[in-house]
Amino acid sequence: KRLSRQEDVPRILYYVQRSKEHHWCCAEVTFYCSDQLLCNQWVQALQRRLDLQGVRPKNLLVFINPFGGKQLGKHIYDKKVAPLFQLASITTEVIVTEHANHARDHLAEVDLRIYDGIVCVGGDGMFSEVIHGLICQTQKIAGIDQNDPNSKLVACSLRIGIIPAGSTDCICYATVGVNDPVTSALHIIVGDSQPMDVSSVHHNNTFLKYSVSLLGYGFYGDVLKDSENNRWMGPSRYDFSGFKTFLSHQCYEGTVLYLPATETLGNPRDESRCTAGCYVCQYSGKLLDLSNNKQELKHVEEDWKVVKGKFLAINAANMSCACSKSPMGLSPAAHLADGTIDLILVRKCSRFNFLRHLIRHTNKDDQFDLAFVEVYRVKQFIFTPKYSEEDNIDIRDIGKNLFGQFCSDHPACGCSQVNSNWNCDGEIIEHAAVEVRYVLFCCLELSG
Ligand SMILES: CCCCCCCCCCCCC/C=C/[C@@H](O)[C@H](COP(=O)(O)O)NC(C)=O
Ligand SMILES: Nc1ncnc2c1ncn2[C@@H]1O[C@H](COP(=O)(O)OP(=O)(O)O)[C@@H](O)[C@H]1O
Ligand SMILES: [Ca+2]
Repeated sequence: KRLSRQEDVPRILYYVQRSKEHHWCCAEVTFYCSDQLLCNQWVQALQRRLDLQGVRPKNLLVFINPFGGKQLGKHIYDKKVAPLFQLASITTEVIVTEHANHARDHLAEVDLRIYDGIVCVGGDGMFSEVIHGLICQTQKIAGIDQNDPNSKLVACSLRIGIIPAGSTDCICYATVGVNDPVTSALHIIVGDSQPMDVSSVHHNNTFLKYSVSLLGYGFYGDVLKDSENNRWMGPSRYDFSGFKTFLSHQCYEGTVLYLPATETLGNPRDESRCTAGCYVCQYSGKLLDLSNNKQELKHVEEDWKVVKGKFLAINAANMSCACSKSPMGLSPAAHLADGTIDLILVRKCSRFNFLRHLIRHTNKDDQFDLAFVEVYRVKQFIFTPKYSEEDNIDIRDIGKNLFGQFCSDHPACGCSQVNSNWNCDGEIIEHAAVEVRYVLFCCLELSG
């Protein structure tokens, strides 16, 4: 850079600059050159370099949920993201969703070959829609039956980027380290990628959903169910419903069967923190490739472990589930792409003890270092509620609140005879009995 002379042509070079705590921003430097030819040679040489990299997306399909979070998705995209995509010469097709499942259904059908990636502007629920659309189309083309829990799914070739504009934004936060639209847009532009574990949820050999972040029964299931009635509150609906659910102190009885992950490195209580290029994920990825290429490792009945009891919460974390409310996450040592799920069981305990557990999510204390909390790294688990779901439907007809009230007033019991539901990445699964397993590394995320 040198002082400009009047006849010099200014050329601006934009670049990514790291700023505090995982934030990225776009910075620029202006060059002046009096020799037009030389200047063009420089620009072309730089352009060729960038093209050679091949990882940068050129054409993206963007979905915006206008109702996610504080309903600012469209504004965030137009003001903060679209100008950066334009600077990076990325062309886009933008769809502002008109109803729930709009993005999922569009992705399940549309010809995806012209796109280099999908971008979703919204929260975890919106990301969930996008992966469902992508995975479903990929399996349909490959002729894979998703209802069969033993099916080997085919990985999707497209990457998905998230522009955080939701309520919790935990998938964005746990992968990028922060929920900032500009940082995510820049990760997308430079073509960063990060594989992610995806689990499938089945009920009676019927496919229900895929999960990427949290699958929670009991506390997080009840928080979600209640919060859906208060969507108008925006992100603070979770605080309100969290408080109500905490006070209701409902516990649920059932049996958890799980298959421990024995071949992978690490355990849920170690000090490792998964970041880009994580060696635990690389090691596990190689291992999973090997077991996929050879014959499937057969698990015998004795490998399965069983836990019966009364639970306040059953949480299955595919990743740390870090978010602004809990900067280390539900399971701080969980890995993004190690082929495992951290299964956290919070047994019935006093309100005071449960509060201690919850508060530890917000600070550096160990939330697992409590007698009523267990955590296992698993490949698969099955939950069966004590009360059959068919009976529950009758009970629901009578009135869940009435029965819940009756039961919690009963001194000897304290456990609800009505089942909870699963919170699957912020979407409700009505069935209580589920079979969950790691199924594939999904769609590399654009943000990394
Ligand atoms: C007394 C203090 C108690 C504070 C407890 C803090 C624990 C916070 C742990 C939050 C873990 C959230 C896991 C993320 C789940 C998201 O997928 C889901 C959906 O997110 P979305 O609304 O789509 O962005 N959000 C919720 C709250 O269920
Ligand atoms: N246009 C729309 N109208 C209503 N709901 C929508 C629309 N687009 C997406 N959704 C749904 O909104 C839900 C929440 O979206 P999300 O972006 O995760 O926001 P939040 O983080 O606030 O929950 C998802 O279940 C998604 O399917
Ligand atoms: Ca994992």
